[in-house]
Amino acid sequence: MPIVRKKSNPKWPPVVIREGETDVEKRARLQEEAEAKRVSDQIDQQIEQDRQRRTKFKGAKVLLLGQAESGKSTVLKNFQLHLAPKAFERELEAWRPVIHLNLVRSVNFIVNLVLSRGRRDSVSEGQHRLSSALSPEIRKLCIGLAPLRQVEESLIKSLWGDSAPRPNGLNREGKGSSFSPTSITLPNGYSWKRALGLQKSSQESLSSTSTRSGGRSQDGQNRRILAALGDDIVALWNNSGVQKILTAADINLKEHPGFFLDQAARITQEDYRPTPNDVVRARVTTQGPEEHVIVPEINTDRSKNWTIYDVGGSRAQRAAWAQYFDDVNMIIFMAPMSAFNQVLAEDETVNRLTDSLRLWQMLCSNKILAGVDFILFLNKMDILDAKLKAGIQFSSFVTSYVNKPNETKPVARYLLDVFVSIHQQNTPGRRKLHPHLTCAVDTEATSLVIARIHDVILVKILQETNII
Ligand SMILES: Nc1nc2c(ncn2[C@@H]2O[C@H](COP(=O)(O)OP(=O)(O)OP(=O)(O)O)[C@@H](O)[C@H]2O)c(=O)[nH]1
Ligand SMILES: [Mg+2]
Repeated sequence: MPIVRKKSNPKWPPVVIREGETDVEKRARLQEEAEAKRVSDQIDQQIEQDRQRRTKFKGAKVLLLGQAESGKSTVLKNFQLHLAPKAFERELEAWRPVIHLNLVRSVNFIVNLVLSRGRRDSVSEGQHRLSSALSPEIRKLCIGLAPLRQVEESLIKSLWGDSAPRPNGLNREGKGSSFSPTSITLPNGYSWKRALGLQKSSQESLSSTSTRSGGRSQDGQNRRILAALGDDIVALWNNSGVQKILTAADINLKEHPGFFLDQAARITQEDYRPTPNDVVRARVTTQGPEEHVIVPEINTDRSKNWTIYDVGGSRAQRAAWAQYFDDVNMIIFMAPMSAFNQVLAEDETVNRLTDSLRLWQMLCSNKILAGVDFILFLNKMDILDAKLKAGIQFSSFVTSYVNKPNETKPVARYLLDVFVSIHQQNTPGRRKLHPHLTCAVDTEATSLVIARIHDVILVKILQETNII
């Protein structure tokens, strides 16, 4: 059948006139065309709905980067607390053994240090008995606190389950500022929460139930021992002789992650329940990348799931970072300002601030990240402040800092300028940088920062999905 297109009609699709078409044929054709249009419209509608749904449910994806102990997991906890406070509240209990382990490790560390110093002094002074080198009070405290070794082993076992390894560097005598006496390593992906029966796993077996109930009675016993030894722990920490030994060994436990000795009286109570503040201060080394999906509890139009990737920051873990580079809206880079006088735990020849700056430069110049916005957290402002106030000279470690006061504000300003200029000089395209001076254990202040980056990230997502 010949088809003639009516050229004068500007409409699309053009009206088609079929010569010799009967009325019946025409009706059938029009019906077919109407059906084809209906199907086509339906498909268009479906495509549009899918696009809208994708846009609607596409939440923020954030990657946390930075060296070990820079505060990545702490910021993750702040996000959880800010976006989903009820879920965070439900998990507080899971952190109790972790906080207890942080505390017990500090105590065992001190006891070991004190005993080893006492032994060394008694040998150097030609004495044959440890008792003569240590005061009777310290000796009594150390002997009384001996059961905490078993509590430490038991807590590790309860967190790791039956596969508990022999703890690494247990009770090692610490030297310098790169060693962390309180630090603990747990199985990847928060599976320790499941081991404690606080998170349900689809693979949970009956045998694990018996382990957990055994674990619960062990937990009760640990809590009773801690409650019984609470006063001795406080007395050990407040003992001036102990403090002298720590100072002589150049160890400032307050600056170490997972420090809870100043809260020992409260934390050793048998009915102790962790507060959100305790949880952000707890220290667990992240083993390999973890994906955390946060479902915001504030029921607004803006509430979408947030996916936060938390990675391990030590050198051995950094190769795993790149797999997330092309799948995130934002990178939060953590640089601890207090690290200026510290060295890396994994390489004591490298200053931690130098390591942070190198990492930052590498990320800024990475072409795959050219389109990813950066949020910079110059973190641990409180520890920087304490160090400078204690008289540690920033300029002794950062020689380019000349003729400026050894005070927190100017030092932080200086570091901010250095990081911003590295970003400017190394960024391949036009990337936005949002810097913040932070203290990630201050949940209120961090909540304000998160509220600000919340908006920045949402605008970024909307731009990426061409909504604005
Ligand atoms: N005082 C103080 N402590 C902080 C601050 N930020 C983090 N911390 C503590 O530093 C310790 C280490 O923080 P994490 O968040 O575990 O460090 P991370 O970057 O995740 O470390 P890795 O998992 O080893 O890569 C924790 O005990 C935190 O409570 C801060 O601003 N001030
Ligand atoms: Mg971590």
